[in-house]
Amino acid sequence: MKTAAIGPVIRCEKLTKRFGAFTAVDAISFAVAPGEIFGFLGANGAGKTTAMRMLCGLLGPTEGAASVAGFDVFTQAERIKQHIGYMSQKFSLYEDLTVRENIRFYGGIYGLKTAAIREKTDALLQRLGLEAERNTLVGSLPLGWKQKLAFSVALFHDPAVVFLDEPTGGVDPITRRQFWDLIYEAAARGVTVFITTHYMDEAEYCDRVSIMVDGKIEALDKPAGLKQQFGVSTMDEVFLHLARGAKNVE
Ligand SMILES: Nc1ncnc2c1ncn2[C@@H]1O[C@H](COP(=O)(O)OP(=O)(O)OP(=O)(O)O)[C@@H](O)[C@H]1O
Repeated sequence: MKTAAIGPVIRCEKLTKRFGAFTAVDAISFAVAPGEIFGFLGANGAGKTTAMRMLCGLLGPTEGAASVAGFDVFTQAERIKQHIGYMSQKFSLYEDLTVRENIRFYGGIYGLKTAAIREKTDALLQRLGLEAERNTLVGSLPLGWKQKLAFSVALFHDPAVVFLDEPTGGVDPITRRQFWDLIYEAAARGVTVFITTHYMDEAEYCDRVSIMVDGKIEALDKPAGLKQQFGVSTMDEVFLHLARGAKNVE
C-alpha cells in the first residue's frame, strides 16, 4: 500500500507537544523523502518517542503541522495507522506462538486475506532464512532473529513508512549489520525508514540524521555533513558535542 503523494512522505512544520507547562517536543520541522533512511537521534528524554508517537497518529500534537504518507496527524490519525509499520523497542511478537502463527496473526490484523498471508509468509521465511524455524516458538529464537522477524512483520502490509524505535537493542554490531541489510532492502523498494537509535554505528548507516536536544532539532544532515560541521571524525563525537548541553537528560 504505497502513498500516491509526490514529495516528502513525512513532513513536520513546527510540530510541538506540551505536557502541562513542559514542552517535550518544541517546534520541530523537517521533511523525509520516499525511500530515505532517516535517523532520529537524541539523548534519553530528548523527546524522540513523543515526536514519533505523534507521527504514528498515536498522540495528538499541541501545535504545528505534520503529515505522514499524505495524511494529516491532527485529523487523519486512523488513516496514518493503516499506512505505516511500527516496531517498538519491546517488539510485539508473541513469544508463545510459533514463527508462522505470529506472521499469520499480524497478517490478519493488517487485513490481508488468508491466501495472501500464506504466499507472503513463504517468501518472508525464505528471505530471512527461517524456513526450518517456521514451527519454532518465537520465545526460543535468538534476539537478533526475533528483531528481524518483528521488522518483517511490521512491513507485511507494504506500508509507505516504517517507524523503528531502537529496533536493535542488545545485539552485537554484526547482528545489527545483518538487520540493516533488511532496512536497505526495504528502502530500495521505496519504503521510507524512520529510525531511533543510540548506536552510532547505525547513525552512520542512515541517509540523514537529526539530533534532538531538549525537544528541539539541533542538527540535521547526512552523517558526513554533520561530522564536517562539527569538525570531528565520528558520529559519537557529533552526538556528544550536542548532547552535552542538554538539560532534559533522563
Ligand atoms: N505523558 C507525559 N506526561 C508528562 N511528561 C511526559 C509524558 N511523556 C513524556 N514526557 C516527558 O517528555 C520528555 C521527552 O520524553 P520522550 O520519551 O519523548 O524522550 P525520548 O527522547 O524518547 O527518550 P528515550 O530515549 O528515553 O525513549 C521527558 O522529559 C518525559 O519525561
